[in-house]
Amino acid sequence: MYRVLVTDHISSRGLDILNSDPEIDLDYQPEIRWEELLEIIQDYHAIITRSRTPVTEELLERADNLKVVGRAGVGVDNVDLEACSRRGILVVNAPGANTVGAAELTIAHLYTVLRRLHLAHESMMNGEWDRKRFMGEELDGKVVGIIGLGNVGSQVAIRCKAAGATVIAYDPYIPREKGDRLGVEIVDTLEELIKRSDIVTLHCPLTEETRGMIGAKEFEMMKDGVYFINCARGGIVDEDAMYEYMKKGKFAGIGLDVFGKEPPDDRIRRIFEFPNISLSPHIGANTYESQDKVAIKIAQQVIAALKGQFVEAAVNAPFTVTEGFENIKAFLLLAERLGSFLTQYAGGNFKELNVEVRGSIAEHIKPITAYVLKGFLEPILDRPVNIINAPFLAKERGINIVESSREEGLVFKDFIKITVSQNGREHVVGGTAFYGQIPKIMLVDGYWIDIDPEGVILMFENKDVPGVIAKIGEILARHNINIAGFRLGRLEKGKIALGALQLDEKVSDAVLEEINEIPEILKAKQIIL
Ligand SMILES: NC(=O)C1=CN([C@@H]2O[C@H](COP(=O)(O)OP(=O)(O)OC[C@H]3O[C@@H](n4cnc5c(N)ncnc54)[C@H](O)[C@@H]3O)[C@@H](O)[C@H]2O)C=CC1
Ligand SMILES: O=C(O)C(=O)COP(=O)(O)O
Repeated sequence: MYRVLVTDHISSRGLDILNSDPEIDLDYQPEIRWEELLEIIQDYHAIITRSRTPVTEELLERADNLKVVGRAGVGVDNVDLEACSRRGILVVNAPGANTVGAAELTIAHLYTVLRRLHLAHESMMNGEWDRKRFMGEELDGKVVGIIGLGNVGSQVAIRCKAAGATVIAYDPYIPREKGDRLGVEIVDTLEELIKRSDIVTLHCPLTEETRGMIGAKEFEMMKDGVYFINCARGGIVDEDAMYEYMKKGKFAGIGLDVFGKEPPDDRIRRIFEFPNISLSPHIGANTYESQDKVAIKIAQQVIAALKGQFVEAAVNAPFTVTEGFENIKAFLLLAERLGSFLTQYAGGNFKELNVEVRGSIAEHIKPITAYVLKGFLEPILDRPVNIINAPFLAKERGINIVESSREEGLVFKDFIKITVSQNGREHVVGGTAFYGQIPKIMLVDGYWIDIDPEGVILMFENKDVPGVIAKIGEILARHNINIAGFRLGRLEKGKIALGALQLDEKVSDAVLEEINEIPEILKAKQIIL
């Protein structure tokens, strides 16, 4: 049974999904206080939040059983992603689900300030009828500058273009073709965007890079009489600088849904002195449609994550889940087992680990490496290791990961090879999955071999002379241990051979010692996969 705590208001459509799953025990506490949350978090396997609940180190320190953080929305700036990753906690969100809500609110703020609708409304409510006071501007013919052409930015672009505006965008992380598709000119610099725009609207996430990205320098470069809209995150803007430029008469209109501090404090509220400002309390995603979609998506993602199934919107996974991911499951299992095999066979104390992926699986090198690291670290660490924290734990242990991939196969069409080296000694393991389904270890150090990567494997190096297998067989038989499979590889007749026995049960240290005492045996080791 998985215990899931929901700490913000989400639509009943998502709650129904969680409630109807027999493996989920749901606790819906949308108004929970922070102190109370700190006290109870240790009982839960998953937490579902919105922007109200920060998922901080302080919370995570107490969250002993937490496996999944579900952000019922897009922005994860309120989640300490690194702290989650270090602890192996998967963070999932619901990209795309509230896009239309956020885009439409942006347009609503934009039209509001262009036509001063909020002021006109207020004057009517005060009993006035003053038509000449409310001259406005049209969106038609304006240059709209969008910062961040992702889901929301794109939808804002489409709507502005439909209204007759010219749309330009600054987004260093998207291909130019995206702009071509939308009929949006992608500009190379923030400066160019800011200088050319009549309207500047923010749609990028709050990250270390974007925090304070719009400050005094940027406001200075904006056209006098610019319209400035922020429905992304308050922290992207230096709100003190915005206040200064507001006083200098820079803006024709400002629309804000988000603030550096929510609810805004008095310092931020100074901006509200500006008459043509349209304000809302972070309600971009607050439409019935968006909230239904967000809640459904986050419920499905959290359930899948808890059950160990693949989730498409994993924010802190060390790789992006792409199409065809389901087809490489056997290779991921192989990768994990190769990593585990290597630690057990050669030891885990290496400073560099090379992962080479060949063939049609080359494009999946990131997840393959994550699984290799999980397998490699699990046998030597006494804390839980998973694909989320494995890269962090490897880094913590000072292991340098070198990845390489090529689409051409080698002996096998698809192949994963891991190499570690220390003090001049190199160890290699490699394998493939036959028909893409059956994982096999095919290479150990220099030897071609064929081992099922599961269960108990007795690996031994021996002098290539007659009778060695019989001697091992005799010892195992005497201790009533059944041999399930046997493979032998050698480089040259009469020199050294490498053997692998697949056993039905573990051998004790005493039995292993007996085997190691056979004169022709150079080294025997038990590996458990
Ligand atoms: N007011 C509200 O209720 C809502 C606010 N949001 C905010 O809007 C943001 C955008 O949402 P989506 O479009 O769904 O996310 P998205 O991930 O689809 O798009 C974000 C875009 O910003 C770009 N970007 C990243 N760093 C950048 C930088 N330094 N300069 C310029 N562009 C940069 C990315 O490349 C991406 O294309 C969210 O991160 C969230 O903070 C989103 C939904 C609702
Ligand atoms: O999805 C986002 O990033 C939002 O800003 C929406 O936030 P909310 O879920 O309404 O607290």
